[in-house]
Amino acid sequence: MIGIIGGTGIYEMAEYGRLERRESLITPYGKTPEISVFKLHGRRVAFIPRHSPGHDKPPHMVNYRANIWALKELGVRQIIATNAVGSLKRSIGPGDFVVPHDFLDFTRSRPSTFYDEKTVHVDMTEPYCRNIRSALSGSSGVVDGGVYVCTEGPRFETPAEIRMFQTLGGTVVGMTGLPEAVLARELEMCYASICLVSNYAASISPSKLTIDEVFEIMDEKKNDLIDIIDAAIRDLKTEQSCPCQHALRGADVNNHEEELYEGFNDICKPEKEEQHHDGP
Ligand SMILES: CSC[C@H]1O[C@H](OP(=O)(O)O)[C@H](O)[C@@H]1O
Ligand code: HPA
Repeated sequence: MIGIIGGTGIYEMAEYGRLERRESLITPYGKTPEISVFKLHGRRVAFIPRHSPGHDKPPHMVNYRANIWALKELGVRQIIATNAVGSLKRSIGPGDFVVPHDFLDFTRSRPSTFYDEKTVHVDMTEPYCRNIRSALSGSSGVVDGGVYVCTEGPRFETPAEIRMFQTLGGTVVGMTGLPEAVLARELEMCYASICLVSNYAASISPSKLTIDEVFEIMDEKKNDLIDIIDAAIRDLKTEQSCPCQHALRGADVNNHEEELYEGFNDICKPEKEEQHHDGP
């Protein structure tokens, strides 16, 4: 199954494809927003609106652990996330799409791991799944690669922060990409993000930032964004050829012998629901 975590402005994806069911899941971390499960290109897809319907949850209050846990429980192995972002580069402007290959994490107060009771250090040498990134980058006009900077929010950034992020090599800035990407890796799920630039970052933009301009661009470009996701789902192979699917190998301090390794994907087998595309 493929998961879509929908960010700002693309709540309507809940109505996409051939709807099978809608449900909120109760996880060890709390209840999720309603998740829509539908069929698309022979794949089963679970869509979850990150901020809940009506954008009720601000970025620092999103229950990232519940959302990711629920997708895992539904049998999701590959996640496509969407993010509205500010651009840190003049060459990438509002309306442009970026698929990041790396991130800088400036979040401060969010539960950021599933492993509080045991010591697990997942590798982040390749933070986003190469297979999903390549499926998302296949559409024309998508910038392949970039560094996603995640702030705590909910406020926008200061000019000095933007200068710092530029100096550090950031490409785009948002408030929700982390810990989402890490939590997915911790449950051995593939994860990548398609970012839609909604504005130039504060101080690069000639005027003060407003959410109106963000929603305006999201509205204008959301159909293109959905087309990119649709094409990626059509093209995405299900064979598990990437390291994300074995992220716990060599990561658990108390269980580090190769022969003792038993990751999430060895324990919970995927649903037998996918057709021609999907493997076992
Ligand atoms: C409404 S503007 C700021 C808001 O947009 C981004 O959300 P998402 O990544 O879920 O699309 C950003 O991170 C902020 O949460
Ligand atoms: O400029 C921004 N900064 C942080 N998050 C954002 N989400 C959309 N635009 C921005």
